[in-house]
Amino acid sequence: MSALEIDQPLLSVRDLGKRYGARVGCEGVCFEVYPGEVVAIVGESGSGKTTLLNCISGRLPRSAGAVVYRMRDGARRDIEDLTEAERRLLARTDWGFVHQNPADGLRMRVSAGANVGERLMAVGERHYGRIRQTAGDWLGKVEIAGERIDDRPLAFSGGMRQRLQIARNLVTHPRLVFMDEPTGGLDVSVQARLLDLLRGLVADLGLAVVIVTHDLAVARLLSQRMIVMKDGRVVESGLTDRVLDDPHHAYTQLLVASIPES
Ligand SMILES: Nc1ncnc2c1ncn2[C@@H]1O[C@H](COP(=O)(O)OP(=O)(O)OP(=O)(O)O)[C@@H](O)[C@H]1O
Repeated sequence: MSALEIDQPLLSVRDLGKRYGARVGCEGVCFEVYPGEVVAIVGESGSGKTTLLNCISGRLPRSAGAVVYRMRDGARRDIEDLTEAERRLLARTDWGFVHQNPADGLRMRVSAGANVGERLMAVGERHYGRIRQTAGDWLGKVEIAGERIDDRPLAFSGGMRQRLQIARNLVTHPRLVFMDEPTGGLDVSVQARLLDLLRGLVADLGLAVVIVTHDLAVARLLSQRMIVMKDGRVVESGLTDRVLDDPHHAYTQLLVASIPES
């Protein structure tokens, strides 16, 4: 990556708003995501995290504002100005989306290897042997034994399914990955291992990530920057360590104070 590329935001979110009828989902949200950085969106239930994530990833039409993505060729495009075909291609190649529930991001009735291989085919790989080899390598990276390559995710545990979903998303080396509570719904020991794995992969691949979580410990471990939301608005943002160690806003102070002592 050239110095110029690192200096330029990958995603710019300006005055983003989403209304559901009269109800505010989110309002006036502004932030940028730079190449290779992890930004966590935190806040309690109903604060607008998922609405924001879905709007910036083009999964939900917004009501106001702009979301501009810097394409590989350097062009800046508002994601709502992309054609359907361009958006689909972006979602399969440049972007990843890791859902809280792995079943939403996997094809449960095809093999683990095919779940990963399918993404490679979407970017033009046609050589069966290479696809299988790369899929096998990726299963290894996410700590799924190679002998499970022909098993369907239906036969996997929750933690294995989530690791498979991560492999499926990362195999094409996306530049930007959206994650919605990727460790939610897993038990604590499984969560800790998955977080370690995610942290390693994100650093190795130099990925930019926007991660939604209500768990400040997850934000602390994975992110460099943090955005705190309340009632659909950003109340505080900054470097994760600063926000967590010296929260300025009363709501952030409350959130930080509510982390159980370990
Ligand atoms: N499909 C919808 N129709 C109407 N209102 C919605 C819809 N989805 C979300 N909302 C409202 O928008 C606001 C923000 O919800 P959102 O799901 O984005 O919050 P969240 O922080 O992700 O919560 P959680 O952590 O519980 O998922 C809430 O008031 C919610 O009731």
